[in-house]
Amino acid sequence: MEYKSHKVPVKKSIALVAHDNKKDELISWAMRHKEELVNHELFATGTTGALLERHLGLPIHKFISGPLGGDQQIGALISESKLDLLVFFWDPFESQPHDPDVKALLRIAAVWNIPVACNESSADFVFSSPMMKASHERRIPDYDSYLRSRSF
Ligand SMILES: O=C(CO)COP(=O)(O)O
Repeated sequence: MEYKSHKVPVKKSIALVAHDNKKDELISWAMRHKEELVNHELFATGTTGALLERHLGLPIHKFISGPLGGDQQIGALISESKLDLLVFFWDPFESQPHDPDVKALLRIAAVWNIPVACNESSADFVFSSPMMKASHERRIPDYDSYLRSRSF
């Protein structure tokens, strides 16, 4: 696989997702980081987004609810390089009816090399990075060269 560089702007597109047992944690984390979140464009799966919008009073692009396809919608945006960061508080104690979608989302985030914060402390780490307030270059798979290499 060859790679190329993708410019991540100062104003980032951030996806916020939490499983039901983790929604309260995500809401209180987001309230603590509201001053930073306000600088970015926010996306979320349906229920998480509605709750965050209510508690934060910030506009959020809401996708379909996770079990109905929202994880896959977020994954699709990641593969189009339209999301820069994923904050996903997934539940380590309960399997989900849409576990294949959860796995697919985490996989596609790894493929496209976007930062993923899976819990409160990793999200704190990411948000305290100077990269949050700066543009930077991210290495991503070069799809054109991948396609060329597969032209049989
Ligand atoms: O299930 C989810 C992520 O896998 C989250 O979906 P909701 O935000 O709609 O609850």
